[in-house]
Amino acid sequence: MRPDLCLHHAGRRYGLRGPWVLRGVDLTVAPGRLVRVEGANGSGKSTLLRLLAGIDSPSEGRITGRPRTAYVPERFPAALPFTALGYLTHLGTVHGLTRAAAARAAGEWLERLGAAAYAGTPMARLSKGGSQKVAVAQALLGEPELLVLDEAWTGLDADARAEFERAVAERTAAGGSAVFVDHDPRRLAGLPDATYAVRDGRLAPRAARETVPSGPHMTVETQGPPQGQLPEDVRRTATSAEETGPGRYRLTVPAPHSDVLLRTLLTARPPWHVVSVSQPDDTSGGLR
Ligand SMILES: Nc1ncnc2c1ncn2[C@@H]1O[C@H](COP(=O)(O)OP(=O)(O)OP(=O)(O)O)[C@@H](O)[C@H]1O
Repeated sequence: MRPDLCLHHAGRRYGLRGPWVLRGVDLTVAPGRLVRVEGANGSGKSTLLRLLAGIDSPSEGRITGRPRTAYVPERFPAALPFTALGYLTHLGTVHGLTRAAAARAAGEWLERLGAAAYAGTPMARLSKGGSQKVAVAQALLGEPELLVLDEAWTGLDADARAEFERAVAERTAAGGSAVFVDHDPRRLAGLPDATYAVRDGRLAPRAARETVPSGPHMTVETQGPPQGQLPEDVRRTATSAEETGPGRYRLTVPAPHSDVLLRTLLTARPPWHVVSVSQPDDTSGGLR
């Protein structure tokens, strides 16, 4: 079992006498957890994420349990002497895939993110949105144990934003963890296991009522096998799970993540039966 990633009383300042940006930060990120970090401009969110990603070290305190990590910053260095597909294929081989498997995985991620049309375009000629799709693909390609996402949705079109949200939900459902910062409060709404705010150099958990999900939700009625336990990944993705009868549950899930939840139910062993899928204001209650 992979250990938790832990910050122990971590602090960071830039320069020997610089002001402390972070001080006394204790944080545990367990496998499968999705963590949101909030805070005002300049409060130290990116500093915290760079420590978590392992690309910067604390000035005091320590970090234990380093997982295999992928990091997506808001701005990706685009001036690399590769095509998008060539760059991703190269990274796939760095992650241990054969060249053929890396090229296939790279092509699949570019397709999912709506970037297949510029797979052969040199990175330096990609738009901001195009290079951000490559940044997202490079992070997801290696199926990392930890995703660190610093305003990583910036510059993506609506379809790619939604697909990226789905991919993050899939990763956490599969036991990976993710820590993200995003200016949009609807980002991954309803999914974070915890939300923290950086303020005055400290990290404070946000009260549960402050993290109540917004946006449309779906209701999924599901029936499990005899004596079946609701799969842990389903509990994690659902906002609520109400047992309405023996082995029967009514699940609420943010609409953008309903397909991840359905896939998890249907691919569970043994599979769960999906009785109905509806939106709370949908009176038909039928499957669509
Ligand atoms: N490499 C650096 N050298 C010196 N100071 C830095 C460095 N990186 C960040 N800082 C300073 O640390 C403080 C926190 O910056 P950080 O980028 O972590 O905040 P943030 O919350 O992510 O900000 P924003 O929301 O504006 O991106 C700021 O005062 C910033 O100027």
